[in-house]
Amino acid sequence: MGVLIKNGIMPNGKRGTIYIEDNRIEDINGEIRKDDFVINAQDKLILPAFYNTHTHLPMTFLRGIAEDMWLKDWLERVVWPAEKYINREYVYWGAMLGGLELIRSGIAAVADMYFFMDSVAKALELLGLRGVLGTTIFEFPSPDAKTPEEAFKIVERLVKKYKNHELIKPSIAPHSIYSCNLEILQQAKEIADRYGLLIQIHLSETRWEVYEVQKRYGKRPVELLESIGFLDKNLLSAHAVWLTKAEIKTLAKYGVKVSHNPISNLKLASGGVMPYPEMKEYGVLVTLGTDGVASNNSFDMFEEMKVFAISQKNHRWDPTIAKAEEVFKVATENGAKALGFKAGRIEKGYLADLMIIDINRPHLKPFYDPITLAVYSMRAGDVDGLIVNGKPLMLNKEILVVNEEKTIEKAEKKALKLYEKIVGVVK
Ligand SMILES: CSC[C@H]1O[C@@H](n2cnc3c(O)ncnc32)[C@H](O)[C@@H]1O
Ligand SMILES: [Zn+2]
Repeated sequence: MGVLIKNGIMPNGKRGTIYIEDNRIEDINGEIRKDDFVINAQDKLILPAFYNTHTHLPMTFLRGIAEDMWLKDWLERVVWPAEKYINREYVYWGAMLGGLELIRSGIAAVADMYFFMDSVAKALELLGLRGVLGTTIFEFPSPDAKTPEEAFKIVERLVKKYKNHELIKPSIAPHSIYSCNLEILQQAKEIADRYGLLIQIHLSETRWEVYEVQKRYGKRPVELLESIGFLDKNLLSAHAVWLTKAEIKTLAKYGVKVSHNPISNLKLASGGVMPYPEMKEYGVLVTLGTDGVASNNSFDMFEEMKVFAISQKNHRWDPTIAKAEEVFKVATENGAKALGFKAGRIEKGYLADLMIIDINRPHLKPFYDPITLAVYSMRAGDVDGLIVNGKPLMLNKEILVVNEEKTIEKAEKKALKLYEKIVGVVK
């Protein structure tokens, strides 16, 4: 049995029907089949769902506890001391809470980096969401691995467990150049090559990071990664703010993908604004991410799109930079491409990852152009439904996959328990 979405408004502003068979879009505006699961999208807009390419889902637990700080202090004085207390159970409930927020925000997939990624996988599988899940590698002990070798073993276990899984793709996530020595980065790359994994890393997020890398190695971050053979098309670098033109050309040469996280960068005052025009000019695939909610503080990709567009325009004194249509593509199709999924467009043969928007709201009228409205006027709260891999996860604002109220209650209890433990530890 397929799923039929009828009477909906399509991204081009015209009404249409979408027929989903299994997990793909089988037909658009074709004949109406009988006995299908029918979604009446009268007066609703259907858009491709978002691909959020940089998150730390379980960090919902730390939302609001480390505010108004420099990234270095944020990590060293609050986040890392707090993370010493997390375990598999906290991560599971943090990811469940984060996952519910993803559904309500129209997000079908995340590229996530954290610890105890088996718990994140369990939560996403239950909720029906996609995840490219990167186990974090540090040169120092992490919450789930005393050594990098232990973390590599965790990655290998996840690779075996989730081989050919429809929703979950294991990945490896050396945290950054400043927290992983070169030998560890090379070992991570070897494992990624062996299993065909995406590598996720924080790269050139702050000026401090660039100075630190230059001090240690006499090279800028991208130059250093090139010199150790780390760059290729399976690398997804988060942030990538502090880059020279030569470094951007190098990223383009190796097909490295970038996850742009404007809200996190602005809030942590990482300084600068990601050099989007140059990335576009040299051909780097740019995608969009929120980062974790301890530095954002939400998974709202509508907000992220708007801030991306307006920060670029303002920074270059040019309102023609980052036009709405292009920004929407960055948040959907580009993200899907970077994560290796054929999604992000409403077209026959594409994965059925779709969101349904309630347009009968004052801030969405008059309804002239769906995409400019999506980028400049919509909010996560306008999402009425989400379909991922052909399966409805939310319809008419009702979550269909778990009991939302009970899940929130349980997750909040866990978060408060963790807070009791860490409140005396963080500075
Ligand atoms: C490998 S990710 C897990 C690790 O990274 C920390 N983290 C979260 N957000 C950021 C960021 O923007 N820059 C650097 N590190 C970040 C997170 O707390 C985990 O310790
Ligand atoms: Zn991050």
